[in-house]
This record gives sequence, structure tokens and C-alpha cells, in this order.
Amino acid sequence: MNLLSLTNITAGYGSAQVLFGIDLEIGEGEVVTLLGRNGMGKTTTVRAIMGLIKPWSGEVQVDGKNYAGQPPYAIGRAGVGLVPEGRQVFPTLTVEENLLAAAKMPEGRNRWDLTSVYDFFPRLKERRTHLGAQLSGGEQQMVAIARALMTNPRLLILDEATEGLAPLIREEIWTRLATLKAEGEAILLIDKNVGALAGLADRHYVIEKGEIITTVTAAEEGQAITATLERHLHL
Ligand SMILES: Nc1ncnc2c1ncn2[C@@H]1O[C@H](COP(=O)(O)OP(=O)(O)OP(=O)(O)O)[C@@H](O)[C@H]1O
Repeated sequence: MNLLSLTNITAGYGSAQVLFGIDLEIGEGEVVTLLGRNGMGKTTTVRAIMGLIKPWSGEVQVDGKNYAGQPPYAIGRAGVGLVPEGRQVFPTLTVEENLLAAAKMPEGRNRWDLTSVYDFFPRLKERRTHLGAQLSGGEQQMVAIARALMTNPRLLILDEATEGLAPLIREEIWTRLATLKAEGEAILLIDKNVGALAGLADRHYVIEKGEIITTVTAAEEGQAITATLERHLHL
């Protein structure tokens, strides 16, 4: 059974339809991307998964149970953690307060706590008493990821995790994600860039105008994966 399975999701804002039947699956420990140019419906798909908007139709299943239309805490409790677009770190809370605000240890899942996220991101330990507003973009991104990890998710969803970051910090984030993958964490990466993701992910979904137009499997494409993805993305 899939960890997450989207079936024929349609959704939009007001009367404007944005998603036209999204099908997407993620298995335990799989790393999958959702790639597409600006405005194609990536963030809307994430919002539909997380219960931040109500899908017009279709199912959002976790372990075969449908959560479509349920509030965000329900999908969170089921084991899905989000690193939102724009990071959304609380500016007037310290790093540590940001992390503790999210902390959760659902039954049987206790990999992450303050100590282990500080081991994972030593920079955050150094900055633990600094306010969110005082952090660099890269540090804020680390807080956003660490905060999602503090919920001990089985599936981590990252919406444009490295947008606007300097290349070196971007590399560091990808390295951390590769470590999570090696530990068996399932990850859904949303992005516009294919370069770094091509090597990290098992499978790629390409979204265009609210529909998945193709699925590309890393194993099948081998070295040619970046070129294949760029062709599908019309880059
Ligand atoms: N809150 C909103 N209200 C109305 N329309 C919205 C809202 N959010 C997004 N849209 C519209 O929905 C469409 C898809 O947007 P979405 O943010 O899902 O795209 P995206 O693929 O994530 O792109 P980006 O990379 O620019 O974030 C766009 O036409 C956008 O203008």
C-alpha cells in the first residue's frame, strides 16, 4: 500500500479551477518530485494534500485512508509534515521556540526531538536563542525543515525548499535531504529546478496546467534524466 496516494484531485480558488485530476503516489521511503513551471499548480496540490484547501473532488489517502477535505492537523497526525513555501518561520520566536511549537511524538515515532534536530543542523544549536527574524534565509530554511521533522513525519513535503538561497546553502540542504532519504524518510519535493533533484529522487511527476503530463523514473532514465526532465518542462 502507498504511504500517500492522490486520486483524481480537482481543486481551485473561488470558481477558478487549478487542478484537473491529479494522480500521484508515494511509497514508504520513496523520494518523489513534483516539477513544473510557475503557476502550474504545484503549491495548490500541496495545499490540497495538507487540507489547507478543500479539494473539489478526488481522494487524498494516507495508508489507504481518505483524508480529503479534513483539517491540516488530521493529515499531520497521520504522519505528513510540511515545509511550506516561504518557510513561514515565526519571526518573534527564537529558533528553539519555533522548534518546540511544533514538537510531537506520535506513537511509535520518536526519531526527532530537540537534541536530534540540533545534531542534524548544528547551526541551529548555535542560533537557538536568536529570533526567527534575525536569521539568514538559509538558517530560516533549516528551521522550517527542523520544525517539520519535530512532528516526526513519515512523509516530509518540501515546497520550494531552496528558493532564493545561495548555492552553497542550497547544496547543504540537498545533502541533508539525501541523509534523510538514506534513513528511509519518504519525501515529496516541489520545485522548478531539476538539477539537484535529478540525483536525489526515485521518481518525478511533471505538472502542467493542473495535470500530471508525465512521470519519469530515475532508474529508467539513468544519466539522461536531467535532459529528459528539461524536455518535459520545456526548459
Ligand atoms: N490563494 C489563491 N487565490 C487565487 N488564485 C490562486 C491562489 N493561489 C494560487 N492561485 C492561482 O492558482 C494557479 C496555480 O498556482 P500554484 O501556486 O499552485 O502554482 P505553482 O505551480 O506552485 O507555481 P509557483 O512556482 O509560482 O508557486 C495560478 O494561476 C495562481 O495564480
